Amino acid sequence: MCLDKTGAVIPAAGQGKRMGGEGNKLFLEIAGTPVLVYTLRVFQKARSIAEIVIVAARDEIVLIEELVKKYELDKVVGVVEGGAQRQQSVKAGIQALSPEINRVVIHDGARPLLKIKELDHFLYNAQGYDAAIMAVPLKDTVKIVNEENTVLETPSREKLRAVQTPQVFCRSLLETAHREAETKIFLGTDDASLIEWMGQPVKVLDGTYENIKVTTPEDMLLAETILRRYRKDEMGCE
Ligand SMILES: Nc1ccn([C@@H]2O[C@H](COP(=O)(O)OP(=O)(O)OP(=O)(O)O)[C@@H](O)[C@H]2O)c(=O)n1
Ligand SMILES: C[C@](O)(CO)[C@H](O)COP(=O)(O)O
Repeated sequence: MCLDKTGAVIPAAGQGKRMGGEGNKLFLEIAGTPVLVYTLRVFQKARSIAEIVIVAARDEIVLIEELVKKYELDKVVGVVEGGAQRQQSVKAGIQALSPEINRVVIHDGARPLLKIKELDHFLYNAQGYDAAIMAVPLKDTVKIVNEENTVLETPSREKLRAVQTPQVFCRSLLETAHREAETKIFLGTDDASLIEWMGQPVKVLDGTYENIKVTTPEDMLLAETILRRYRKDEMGCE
């Protein structure tokens, strides 16, 4: 079990291609506030978070630093340059955390709907594990297909989960996994997959269906609806 001085890494260096617009989807606004700021505010207000590192595209570092100042996000200790892949961005973020941080929680900048109490509850329940992630049961049936889009297999839905962030790890284990993955050129779509690749256990804890990743245009509609229901106090008069 990991000691508990938890730092957050918020990867925000993507290009938002699936959103279909111009540029980084994290700067899209809901009621006048950027998506990224809704995400950062959760970690700013969560009692269990000691500091925050944001990972940004090189040409967006100053812009994000200005947002940090404007919204008084004083837990942010750095905005660092990311890489071409999310995994590289996360690795850069980990390296920027203070030395005394020994537990790292990674959360997509594109997931603005996590609630403070959900984050604190998750981190409390994760204290018994070196690696833990949020996930939800599937609502749809999933099938494995071949190159011709013909079904090969329908795995049992009971054994499948839709994985989210936050994902929390003992820092030493996470740093080893990222170092090994970089050396051996292993690329995963989430950080937990690096831990699994190292043969270490990853605990799945309950997420929520509201904790969506803003990825395609309709996600912005859902995000605004959910924010208006749960975080109206943060939204302007729009
Ligand atoms: N090289 C990358 C790619 C992604 N991310 C971040 O990782 C999170 C999840 O990534 P995703 O939803 O895929 O964002 P994008 O990569 O921007 O989306 P797309 O794949 O549609 O371009 C986002 O907060 C994104 O900013 C990152 O920091 N560095
Ligand atoms: C980390 C993640 O959010 C877990 O579901 C997801 O893998 C990120 O994928 P993306 O393609 O980088 O958005």
